[in-house]
Order: sequence, then C-alpha cells, then structure tokens
Amino acid sequence: MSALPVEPTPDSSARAAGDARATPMMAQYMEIKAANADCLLFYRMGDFYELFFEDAEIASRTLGIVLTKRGKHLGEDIAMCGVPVERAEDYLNRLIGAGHRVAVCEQTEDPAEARKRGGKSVVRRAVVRLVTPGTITEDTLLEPGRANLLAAVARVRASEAEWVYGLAAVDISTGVFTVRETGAAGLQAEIARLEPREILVPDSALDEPALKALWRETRAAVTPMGRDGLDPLSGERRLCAFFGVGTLAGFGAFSRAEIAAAAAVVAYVERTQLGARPPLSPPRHAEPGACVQIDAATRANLELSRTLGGERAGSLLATIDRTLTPGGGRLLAERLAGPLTDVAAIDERLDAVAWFVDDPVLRGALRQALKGAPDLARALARLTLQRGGPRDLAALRDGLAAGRAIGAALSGAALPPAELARAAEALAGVDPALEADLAAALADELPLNRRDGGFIRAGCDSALDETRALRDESRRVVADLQARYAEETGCRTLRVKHNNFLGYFIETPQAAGEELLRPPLNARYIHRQTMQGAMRFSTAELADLESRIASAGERALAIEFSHFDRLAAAAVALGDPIKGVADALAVVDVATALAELADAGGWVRPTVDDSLAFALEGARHPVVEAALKREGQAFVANDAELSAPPGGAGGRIALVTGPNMAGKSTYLRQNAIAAVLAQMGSFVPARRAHIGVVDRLFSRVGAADDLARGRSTFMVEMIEAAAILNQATPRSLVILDEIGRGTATFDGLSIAWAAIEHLHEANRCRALFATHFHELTALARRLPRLVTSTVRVTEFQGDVVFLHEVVPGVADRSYGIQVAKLAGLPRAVVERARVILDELEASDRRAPVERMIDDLPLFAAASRQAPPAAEREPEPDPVRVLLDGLDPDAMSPREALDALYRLKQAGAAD
Ligand SMILES: Nc1ncnc2c1ncn2[C@@H]1O[C@H](COP(=O)(O)OP(=O)(O)OP(=O)(O)O)[C@@H](O)[C@H]1O
Repeated sequence: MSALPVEPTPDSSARAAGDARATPMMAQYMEIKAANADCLLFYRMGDFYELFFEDAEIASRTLGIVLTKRGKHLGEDIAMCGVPVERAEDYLNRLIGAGHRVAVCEQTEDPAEARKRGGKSVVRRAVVRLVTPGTITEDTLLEPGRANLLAAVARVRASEAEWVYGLAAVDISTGVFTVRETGAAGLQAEIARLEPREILVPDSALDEPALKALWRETRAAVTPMGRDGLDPLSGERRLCAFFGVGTLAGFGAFSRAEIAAAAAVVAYVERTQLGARPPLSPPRHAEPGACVQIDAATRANLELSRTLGGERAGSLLATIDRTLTPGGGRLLAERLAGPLTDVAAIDERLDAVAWFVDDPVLRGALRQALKGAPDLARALARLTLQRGGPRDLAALRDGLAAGRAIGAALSGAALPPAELARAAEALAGVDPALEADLAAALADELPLNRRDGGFIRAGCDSALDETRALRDESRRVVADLQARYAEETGCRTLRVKHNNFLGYFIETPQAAGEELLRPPLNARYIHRQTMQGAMRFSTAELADLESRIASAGERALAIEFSHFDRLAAAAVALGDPIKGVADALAVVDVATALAELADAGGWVRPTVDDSLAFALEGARHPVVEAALKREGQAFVANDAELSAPPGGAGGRIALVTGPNMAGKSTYLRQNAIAAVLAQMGSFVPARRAHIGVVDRLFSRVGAADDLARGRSTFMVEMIEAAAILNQATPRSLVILDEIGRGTATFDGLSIAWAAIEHLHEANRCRALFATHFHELTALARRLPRLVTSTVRVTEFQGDVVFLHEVVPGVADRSYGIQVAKLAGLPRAVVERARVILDELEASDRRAPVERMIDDLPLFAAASRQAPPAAEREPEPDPVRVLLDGLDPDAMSPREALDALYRLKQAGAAD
C-alpha cells in the first residue's frame, strides 16, 4: 500500500531474522504503541499513516478500508492498513466520530539522517498529538454550531453511604471551563444538559450500579481514568500551575470534588496536547440551581436539541435557530439546554430580545454585519495551540472588524439594555492596532497551510518582496534556459522539468538524448537517467539555478513564517479581550436571532416571575406549527391555566382527555416548551404568557421499548414516572402523557389514579396529565386543584373530524375505532370492534370507579401527606366506611372472612 523508501519493511527483515525477533522498526512501533495503548496508533511511513495488528482491524472495520497482511511478527501475520496523509483528517474525523482516540506518530527526522546512521537504522518517530473526541480543534473535525466538550467526573465520599460528584467540562476549541458538584441524579441531568463529546470517568464510578446505565447510554465517548481523579492537594497544585497562579481563591471557592474533576480534565488536556497549552478560561463555578433541571428522558421527549430519532433537523433547536455565526449557534444551543431560574438574569436576556424586536432597522444592520463574522474563538484556540494557519489569522481580522462595527452601532444607539451595553464594551476591548496589522499583512487569497506560503501581502515587507522577485526571476531563467538548450541541441521537444529526486533536469526523447551523450554536447550535458523512450540530463547552470530558487523560496517562506509568528503571538497576547469579543458577538447574534424569530412568528415577551403562575393564551407548538405551515395548514392555538390558586396550596393539574390524534401530546409539549423558551430568555409562541419560574421540568410523553436494556415499554414508563413522583417540587412543571397505558386496563387506571393523587397532594406541582381513562375525570370532584380539559372533535358522516381546540370539560368518548378506520384497518375488523365496544359499554365499566370516588377512605389512605387545613376534607371513620361497603348476601365465605380481617385491621389502625 505505502511506499517505504528508506526503511526495511516489517516483512523483509523479519524474514531475514527468521521471524524469531522483532525487526528494529517493529520494535520501535511496539514501544510507541505500548506507551499509547488506549489509542489507535497512526504510524507515519512515507506518505501514509499505517495501522498494525488490532488497530488495523478496528480501522478497517470503521473506515471500510482494505485490511492487508504484511509479513510476520514473532511468527504471527501482521495485519495492516493505511490511510494517505493528505486525506488523514477525513479518516480521523470518522474514527473520532465512532468514539476512538488516535495517537498521531510522525517521523521526527529526515530519512536521510537515519540513513547516515547505517542502512538498517529506523527513522526516529514520536507521537506529536493525541486526537480524542473531546480535544479536537480542527474546523473540519468540529461541528460549527455545537460546543465540543470534554468532561471529567470525580467522586468524593460525602458520608458513609453517599458520594458526591465533581463534574468539570472544558471546550478546548473555545476555552470555556465550568465545574460543579452534584449528587448522582444531578450528575445524569447535568451530563444530559452538557452533551459532552467525551467523558473521563474513574474506574470506580464506571462500576457504580447507579451510574452504569448513564455510561452505557451516553452519546459521549467514555474514557476510563483509573483512579478517582487527583487528590485535592495535588489537583490544586496542577490547576495553579496550569493557570500560573499561587492559589485558586481568585477564581472562586471550589469543593474537593470540583477540584479533583477540574484537575483531571486539565491533566488530560495536557496529556493529549503534549505540552501545547490551550487558551482555557479559569474554571467558572456552575451554580447548582442556576439552570432548570431537565433529565435526559425529558430532553429526549421534548426533542429539545434532537428528535426522538436522534436527528438535529426537526428538533426545537433547529426550528428556532436564526443565528448567523458559529459562536451564536453554540450560545443558543447552550441557553436552550440550560434555561435559567433567576428572574433577573432571564429578564436581562428578554430585555435584549425586546429591544431588537422594537428596532428592526438596527437589528437588520447588525445581522448584516454578523454574516461576515467568522469563528473567532476557535481560530484563536488553534493559533494558541500552534495549530493555526493563515486563514485563522484572517478569521481574527474579519471577526475583529465585524466586532468593531457592531460595537460602534450598539454604542451609538440610545440606551441599550444591560446585556447589550456589556457586549458593546467588550466589542471595543481589543486594541485596533492588531486588526490593522492583520489587514496590512495578510494577502487577499490565503492558502490553508502556512507551509504553502504566499499569505503575506506584496508590499508589506521589502525584504520579502525582493526574495520573491529573485525566486520568480529564477523561474523565468528556467524558461529561457529551456529555449536556449533546445536551440543548441536542435531538439525542439527538449523540456526542463523538476522532480524531488533529481531537482531540475532536462528531458529529451531517446534519439535526441543519444546526441547529447556524444562530444561536444556531452561536455555540458551530464547524463542522469535513461527512461523508456526518454533520457534525462543536468547541467552546471541548472544545478546552480536549482539552489538559487530553493534558497530564495526558503528564504521567502522563512520571512513569511516570521510574520505569521509575530501576528499569532500578538493575537495570543490579546487572547482574553479577543475571547470577550467572540462572546459578545455570540450574545448579539442570539439576541437579534431570537428577536427575528419573535417578530416573524408573532411571539410574545413572557412575564417571568417568582410566582407559581402558569398562564398561556393562544400558545402554539413551534415545531408542529412549522411542519404544518410547510403543508399549508394552520396550527390551532390553545390556552393553558395551571397557576396555583391563591392560598399557596400548590399548582393546578390539568387532566386532558380527548380522542387519539386529537392533539393531546402536542398540547402537553407546547406548554413545557413555552416554559423552556421563556426561561432561556426567548419570547414564546403565544398571545400572552405568564410563567412563575420552573425549577425542574419533567416530561413523560410516550415511550419506546428499551430492548437493549431488557426493559419493556411499561417498565420504562414506570421508572420515569417514579423519578417524577419522587423528585417534583411545588415549583416544578410536570407533563405526563397516558401514564399506565402499557398494562392491563385496571392496573393502568389504578396507577394513573394514584399518581394524580400523589401529584396533587405530595408534589403539589403544576402539571398536565393526558389520559384515555375518562373515569379519572371524576377525580376532579375530590381534588380541588384538578381541572379537566378536552381536545374537541366533531363527527361528520360517521368519521371523526379533529378540531385541535382545547376546551374545559371531558371527552365523551375515545373515537379509537374511528381513528383506526382512518388508519385503514380492514372494514370487517372495524365493524366487529364496534359490536364489541357496544357490548362492553353496555356492561358499564364506570360503575366500580364511581363507587371508588365516593369511597373516601381509599382515597384518603392513598395520599400520605395531609393537605393544608383549608382544603382538608373531614376524616371519615374507616371501620364505618368498610362496613358500609359490605354486602353480606353477595359474599362467598372466603370473602366474608377476608372482610372480617380487614375490619379488624382498620379498627386496630384507628
Ligand atoms: N393545535 C393543533 N393545531 C393543528 N394541528 C394539530 C394541533 N395539535 C396537533 N395537531 C395535529 O394532530 C396530530 C396528532 O397530534 P398528537 O400526536 O398531539 O395527538 P394525540 O392526541 O396525542 O394522539 P394519541 O392519543 O394518538 O397519541 C399532530 O401530528 C398534528 O399534525
């Protein structure tokens, strides 16, 4: 596959050595591989990176490239495959995407040097970089609108039975660095919010039963870390050394778990970047409770950043994203993933959006300027890691120019709100000399790699201009020489060519070449090679020219490099203010984008406060609305009122009934989404919205079998319901869709019933509960804060017509059979179902339920927590109630005996 120009191939020397010992090259490979055992090793050989043994098998499977066998190592076949160097990034991308880590091992000396040490010497090699999913910086490997987070978990014992976890997350492509401490449930929610690309996990936490599912299910690559991170003392020392400070106190107060996690992340960054220091900001404390807690199941159900199928298109994020810059896209995604709980902070963001809604002219002008703003943060990170190219310098030039223009426009406007005033200040925070310097130095057309040269503008440096003139002049001389030689030899097809082996040479057809071998021409033309049908020669003049061109080219390149280094160093020195500009551009991008969205869609500014209100008028589901719009259909807006009634007893629960396909799930989700949008600082798709801050959002909307984990639909549903009932607080918002449908009717009904009681009495949260168990609506008679809503339908010529309108009340029936008919169920089955339904309805399954509603002790016993005095019903005597419920004439002897025991028990409990 690859050319092996200077080294003995693994096979040839191995055979020579009788397969008994490793070849020198294999020995070198083995040594490097052993030091990077957890990575695939890209071993540079000529124009290829080769992979051997198991690495080759993995790469061949993942990349779909041919696996070959090459010789033997210690008697075994060596499996091998290779990727061409010039296409390595593409292959790296795919390997990283599949969750692998790659150690890139380069030749660190010229093969000629190795040859000097002896024929069998191996070229020196070293790993120059570890590429892992969480530590990449190349534009081609990164998604522009998505943060690329590397997270680390550390575990510290809080008590005999309890652990606390430190979670640190960095994005080395932008420098963001956050830490926080949390419990096991919080850890899962936080990882779901951050969506890291790679998580470093100590072995002990990997084996922890409560977290096993998390590691198995996360989309991130999980990198085992061995120990429980660094101990706090050496962790602190490492962090101080990395940031060049004597103490961490200046960055905030961090717990032991946080320091351990932060130090683990920094240690890994240092290990993978091999000494290059990415421009990480100092760790920032992510305050617990600053963001709405949203668990992974809720995020998935609401399709916040991905659809249930895992796609980005069709998610809420994709639907609302009007940002124009990669940094703005990342900030929007971050805000949507972590809506705030602090009213003042939410209002600050809303003020900025409202300001731009009110000023479409300024908004339009700023958005025009944003279109030209490249990814400043990532360009700066690459330059700092010495992985940058001329285009990164150009990104700084253009980003700073856009920042300056936008800053000036903001500062010139009357009374910008606080968030934008701060942005304007940051946008003016970089010394304009850098931008001017970059603009003066960089050429209009820029190569990708600095090695290609030509990126410094002509006229910028006279020494460079002179050297370039010399180099170009020499090229003209080559053309002149060719003409002269052709004339002198009489060979019109004589050409002066160049290759890496011979340098400049003369090529003639065979017959003309024979002439050059004879006097007098052979005095000038020195024979170099005979090819099939052609001959090659050199001359003293050509050799001289060769060295002049090479040295002029090299000198020009060296001058360009010195400019590059100077400009990159100037940029890195201004790293913090440049990051400030990048952040400010993202803020302006998000505020204008949300204003654009609000303006175009007729969205309203929500009132967000510390109350327990939840009142929406004319609200819509943005994703369903957009999908319907594409088909030319209108979305029917609906209201919701879950606000806690005066008296502080807790929020309302809306019990939503309605036929299949009527729009219940859509309605439930749109209310949850309104809360997310409002608290991330966006307008909401409604005519009016008042939302008291939600601390946790739970949504259980539909579930799929989780066969991989051996759990049925019903089991998944119950696990999620358990999490909600155990964790929801009076500030939470809970969305439950058809809980209990995955089991036998009466089991399901009983579970749904008990869950509603628990939500009403114990959790006391605002909730929406959709159900097909119409029997449950009778509960509204007993639970003061339970309200009923139904999605209206009407019938036309025996078919159901969906109106999608939510009104107070209860559905009269499910219309399941009509919907089944619409879906194309065979006519005979539909007819038969109708007959069965009539019979079942005649036997009236409502009767026992009605009895249970009036059966107070059962209800009272189920609610463990007493309602507040204002709402409490008088406690009935349980013995009396049980006695009332007995019908001795209808009982078997066994039932009578059971009843006697129950009576005895109720009497004793009393
Ligand atoms: N408010 C609305 N305005 C217009 N169309 C709507 C509205 N709500 C829902 N729809 C349409 O109805 C379809 C079904 O909605 P949805 O899935 O919410 O129904 P459902 O009542 O939850 O059904 P099921 O009980 O079968 O799960 C949606 O895909 C959408 O096209």
